[in-house]
Amino acid sequence: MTADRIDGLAVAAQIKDELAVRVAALREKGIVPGLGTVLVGSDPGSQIYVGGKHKDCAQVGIESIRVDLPDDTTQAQLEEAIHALNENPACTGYIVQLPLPKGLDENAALALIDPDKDADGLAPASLGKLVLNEAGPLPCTPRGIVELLRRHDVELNGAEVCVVGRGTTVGRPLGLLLTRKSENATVTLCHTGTKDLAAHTQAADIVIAAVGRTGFLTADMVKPGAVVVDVGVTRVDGKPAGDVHPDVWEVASMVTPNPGGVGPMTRAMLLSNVIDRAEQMAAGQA
Ligand SMILES: Nc1nc(=O)c2c([nH]1)NC[C@@H]1CN(c3ccc(C(=O)N[C@@H](CCC(=O)O)C(=O)O)cc3)C=[N+]21
Repeated sequence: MTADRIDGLAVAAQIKDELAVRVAALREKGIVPGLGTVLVGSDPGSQIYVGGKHKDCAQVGIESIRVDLPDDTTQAQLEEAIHALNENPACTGYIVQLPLPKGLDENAALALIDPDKDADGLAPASLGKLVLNEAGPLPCTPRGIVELLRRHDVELNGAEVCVVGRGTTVGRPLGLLLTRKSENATVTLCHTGTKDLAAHTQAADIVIAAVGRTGFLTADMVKPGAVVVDVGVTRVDGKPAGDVHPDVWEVASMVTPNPGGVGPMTRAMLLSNVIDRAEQMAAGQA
């Protein structure tokens, strides 16, 4: 038996259609959402992701402002670019593409983002709101995973979820999201210090692999019938590959492919965050 494929590309396309309607309504009120990106350096993966984000913007009617800085950018130059976007009225939300090249201080950069323009939900004020259960922009990958599972009627209430990976962009905020009352899952957050990883993944109804090691999650680590979400991306011979070993498809009930699963959802949620914020501005809550 082979698992059902959770089609992230199809869901993301559907979400983008919904968002395009909301952007048109905003434009009618004279509000034009604009997404800024700050990309430092020439990492090929990051170039692809940022390029994709601008294509998405064009599809739904969001203006985009692209700031590309060279590999040898200093912290002061990066901070200047961030201040410029904070001050730019055409930019209603923006991201600083991570990881930054060695030598640049990511947390210092994220702390300078105007919290009202944080499209990634990764600025300290936004992560603080998530911990405090206050409304705010949510980190795009965790939000995309929850949305993808919801739209496939995967029960989260009471589910045993094993998240592998404790990174700041995925694993750690995902644990916070899934344990809110509205999701109500029980989360086990595993990491490199976990003693018996397989014991945790085998006990889970939903396994979420956010590690970044090709084929890391093998079939023997998954309970028959479990739902498996493949987040980590590595490149093998230039092609994107995921954390989930292909044999897992013979054991699980549903799997998100990678590529074609969580990645497109991450991009769709970035657009959502920008539009959510623009609608709040339109409603006069800004
Ligand atoms: N500040 C910041 N925000 C991010 O959201 C962010 C980031 N930094 N740094 C890097 C990660 C990674 N990420 C991806 C987005 C889309 C795909 C995506 O669309 N992938 C396609 C395949 C595209 C390809 O060919 O690689 C897919 O999965 O189908 C993947 C990965 C966002 N990230």
